[in-house]
Amino acid sequence: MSLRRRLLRWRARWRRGPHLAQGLPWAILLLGLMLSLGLWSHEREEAEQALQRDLDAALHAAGQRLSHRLDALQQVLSAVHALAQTQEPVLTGRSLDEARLGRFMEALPLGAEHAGLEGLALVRWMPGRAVDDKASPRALLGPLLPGPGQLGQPPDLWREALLQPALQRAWESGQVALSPALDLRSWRLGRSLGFVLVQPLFRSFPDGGRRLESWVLAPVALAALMDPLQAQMPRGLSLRLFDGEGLQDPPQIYPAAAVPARGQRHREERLHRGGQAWTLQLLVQPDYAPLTRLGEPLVLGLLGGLGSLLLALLAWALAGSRERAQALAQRMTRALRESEQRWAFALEGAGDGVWDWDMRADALVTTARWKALMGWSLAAGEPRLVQMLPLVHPDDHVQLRQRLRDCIQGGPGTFEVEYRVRAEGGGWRWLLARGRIVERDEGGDPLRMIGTLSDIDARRQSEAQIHFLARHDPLTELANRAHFSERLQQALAHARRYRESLGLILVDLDRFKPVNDIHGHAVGDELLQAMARRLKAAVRETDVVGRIGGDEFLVLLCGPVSRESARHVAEKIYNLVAQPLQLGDLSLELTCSVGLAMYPEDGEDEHSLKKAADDAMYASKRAGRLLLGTTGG
Ligand SMILES: Nc1nc2c(ncn2[C@@H]2O[C@H](COP(=O)(O)OP(=O)(O)OP(=O)(O)O)[C@@H](O)[C@H]2O)c(=O)[nH]1
Repeated sequence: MSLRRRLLRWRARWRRGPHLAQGLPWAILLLGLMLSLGLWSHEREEAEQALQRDLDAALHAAGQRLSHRLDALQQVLSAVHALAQTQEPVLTGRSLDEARLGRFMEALPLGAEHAGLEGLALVRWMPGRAVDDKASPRALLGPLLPGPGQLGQPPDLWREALLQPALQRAWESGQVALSPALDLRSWRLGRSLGFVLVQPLFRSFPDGGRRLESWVLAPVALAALMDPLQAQMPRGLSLRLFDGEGLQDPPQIYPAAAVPARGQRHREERLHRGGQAWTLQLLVQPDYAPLTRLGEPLVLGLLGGLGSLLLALLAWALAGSRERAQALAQRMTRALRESEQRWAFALEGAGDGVWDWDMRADALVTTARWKALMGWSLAAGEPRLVQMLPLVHPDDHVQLRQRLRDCIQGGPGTFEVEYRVRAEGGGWRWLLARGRIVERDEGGDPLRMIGTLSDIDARRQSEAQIHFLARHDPLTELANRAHFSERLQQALAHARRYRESLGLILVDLDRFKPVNDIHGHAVGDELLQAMARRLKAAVRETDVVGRIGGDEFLVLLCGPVSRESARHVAEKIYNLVAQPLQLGDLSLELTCSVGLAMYPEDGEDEHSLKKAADDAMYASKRAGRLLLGTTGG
C-alpha cells in the first residue's frame, strides 16, 4: 500500500471518530502510569528523607549520650585533679598517694553515668629520668573501685605502644587524653576491651615552673559504657563504635561481634575526645519500624498503576461496548434493510405492491409497484390514506372502510379486501389489498401495519366470465333456463311482498327448423342471435330475457307492470321479430308465437305462470296469429 493511501485511510479513520474511543484507554493508562510513577518517586524521596532525618536524629542523640558519659568520666578525673591541687605537694610536702586516692574514690558518688569505669590507677613519674627511659614511669596503684584486684608488680605502661601516646599527649597538653582501644586485662587495668582516660598531674614550683609528677588513669570497659546506650536505642537500630575515623581500619571496638549485612543502611558520626577520634555508627536492622514506610510509596505507586489499569480497562470496555453496540445496530439495520429489500423484491417480483403504514404519524410508505397499481404518480411522492380513497371505486368505499375498521378495532389483526381502481385505459381494475398489524403500543392499540397489493383483475374477469357463462346462453348471451328461473323467483318474491304485478312472455319462433335445414345451422345461429338482440331491444334494461329452448325465449317484465303494458311489449316483440332480417346476402323473414301470463292473475308461482304463458303461446301458434289475453288475458 502506498504512503498516500495509508495517509488517506488514516485520515478517513480519524474523521470517522472511533480513534478517540480506541486511543482513550491507552491515553488513560499512560497518563495514570506516569502519574503513579511520579507519585511513587516523590513519595519515596520524601520517605527516604524522613528516614534519614530519623536516623540522623537517633545517631546524634546516641552521640550526645556517649559524650555525656565521657564528660561524666572526665569529671571524675577533674575531681582527682582538683584533689591533687588541694594536696599541693610543694606546700605540704605530701603528694597524692594511693591511700588518699583510694579514700577519694570510695567517697565518689558513682552513678549509672559512670558505667564502665573500671577503676583509677596512679602512675607516678620518676623525676629526673627521661621520658623515654625504660625504667619509668610505673603504674603504682589501682584499682580503687571493685575490680580485677590489687595490681601486683606495676607494669611499665610507658612501654605500651597503645598507651604511651596518650600519656605523652596528656603530659604535653596538660589535659585529659584518651587512649585507643586496648585490652585492659593486659595491663591489669580492667576485665575486658576498653580504653583509658589519662589525667596528668603536675607539681608546681615557686619559680612558676611545674613538672609532671604523675598520671591518673581511668580505665573504662567499652561494653559496660556502650551497652546502656544501645539499650536506649529504638528497636531495630544498633550502635557500632570504631576506633579512629574509618569503618575498616582502625577496627571496630564495639560491639564484640556484629557483622553488618551487605547493603544494610548505616549512618556515621565522628567523635573527638582527648586527642582520640571515634566513629560512632548507627546500623539499621530490618526490623526497624520506619523502614516499612519506605514500602508505602511503592504500594501507593502500585495502587496508582492498578487504578490506571482499571480505569483504562473501564474506558476500553465502555468504548468497546459503544462500538460493539454501534456495530450491532449497524448489522441489525443492514440485516433488516436486506430483509426488507428481499421481502419487497420478492413481492415486487411477484407483481405485488408493498405498503407500510405508520398509523401514529399517518405516513404511508409504498413501493413503485403499489403506486403503479393504484394509479398514483411516482413523482407525487408518498400518498396519505385519505388521498387513496378517491382512487377507489365508489361502490367499494364502504367495504374498504369497514374491513380496515374491523382490523384496527380489535379484529384478528389482518384484513383482506378487494376493490376497484381506475384502469389506465378507462374502466376499472380489480385489486386485492392484504394487511397485517405488526406493531402495537402497550395498550394493544395498533401502531404500524404492513401489507401487499395484488392485481386480481384477470382473476375477477375470469370469475365473472365463468359466472356469466354459468348463467347465460353462450349463443345469445341471454339468461339461460336456470338463471332465468332464479331471476323469476326473485321477481315473484318481490312482487308478492310489494303486491305488484309481473308479466311473463313466452316467444317461440315459427318454423325455425326449416331455416336450419335450408340454410344451415350457422345461419340458424345467427338468426337466433339477431332475435335475441331484438327481444332485448324490445324491453327495459331491468327486464330479463332468457333463452330456455332451441328457439324458445322467455321475457320477464319486472313490476309493477299492467297487463296492458305487458300486451304492448308482447306486440312490440311480435312485430320486431317479424321484421325482415338481412344476414349477408340472405334475407329472411320469420314470425313468432307469443304467449303472455300475468302475475298474479294467470299464475302465482313460477310453474303456473310458465304454464300459463306456454298455453297462451300455443294458442297463438295454433291460431297462427298474435293472441293476447285469450288465456286469462
Ligand atoms: N341453429 C340452431 N338451431 C337450433 C338451436 N337449438 C335448437 N335448434 C333447432 O330449432 C328447431 C326447433 O324446433 P321446433 O320448434 O320443433 O321447430 P319449428 O320449426 O320452430 O316448429 P314450430 O315451433 O312448431 O314452428 C330444431 O330444428 C332445432 O334443431 C340452436 O342453438 N341453433
